[in-house]
Amino acid sequence: MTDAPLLVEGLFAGYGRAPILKDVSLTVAAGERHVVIGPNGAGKTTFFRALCGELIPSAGRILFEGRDVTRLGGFRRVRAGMGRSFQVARIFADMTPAENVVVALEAGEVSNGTAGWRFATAPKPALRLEAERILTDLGLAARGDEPASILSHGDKKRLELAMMLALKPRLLLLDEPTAGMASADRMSAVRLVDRIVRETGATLILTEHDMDVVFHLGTRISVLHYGEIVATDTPEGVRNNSFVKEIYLGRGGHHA
Ligand SMILES: Nc1ncnc2c1ncn2[C@@H]1O[C@H](COP(=O)(O)OP(=O)(O)OP(=O)(O)O)[C@@H](O)[C@H]1O
Repeated sequence: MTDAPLLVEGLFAGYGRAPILKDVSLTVAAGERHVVIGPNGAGKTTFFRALCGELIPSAGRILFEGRDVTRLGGFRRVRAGMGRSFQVARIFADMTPAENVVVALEAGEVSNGTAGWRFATAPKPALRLEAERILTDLGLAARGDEPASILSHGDKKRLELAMMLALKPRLLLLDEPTAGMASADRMSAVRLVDRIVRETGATLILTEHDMDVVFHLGTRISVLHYGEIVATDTPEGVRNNSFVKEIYLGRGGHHA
């Protein structure tokens, strides 16, 4: 038994007969910011999907804070304290950002049993205030009354983060949080994630292609190659790993 936020042991998972992930094992300690990198098709998203409960592994196990969640569905994992974001933000496009965050806050109340028994036609004032606080914190307050569909790509990702934070997760799983962003937006997303993990004390696991993001955020890095973890080390150790340089980083220490 372990209290580590995440322990993955001998994981095999995929989409058909041949597994994509092969014997993946990983321990993520409390407060760690663990980045999973690797060439296109290495299995990063597949690994992420297995962690989130979208893909049930064929062998191995996943423990969250010591609890076996290997066969638990995604919603139950979120209820247990695992927050997740997606490469393409999943938000309610017709609702305003404030309404989106209120929905997440209400879902949190349902899941922790504080929602009460009455059907309500309007959100509780306290939830509206909390939603405003979260949106202000994430720099989205000014966008609170527009439909989320007209937000920029970067702001949609921020909104998804806001909804995730409304559920107060202890483990954040971010799948390519800066995918599709312009470079200025990317660095502001990095600062935001950095601040959130410092303020909430949450443990972070992310997949990412952008090496600036990887080395800014990561305290530990795992490298996937053909579905196997070929290195887990500090950022410095990964930069200096000759095999990782050969398969992924290139000679300058950057993704070629
Ligand atoms: N839904 C699916 N059905 C069948 N095969 C899939 C499916 N999704 C991914 N794969 C295959 O699994 C392998 C790993 O894909 P995955 O998306 O996990 O890699 P990745 O490391 O995230 O790649 P990228 O960096 O391009 O996002 C690839 O060979 C891919 O073609």
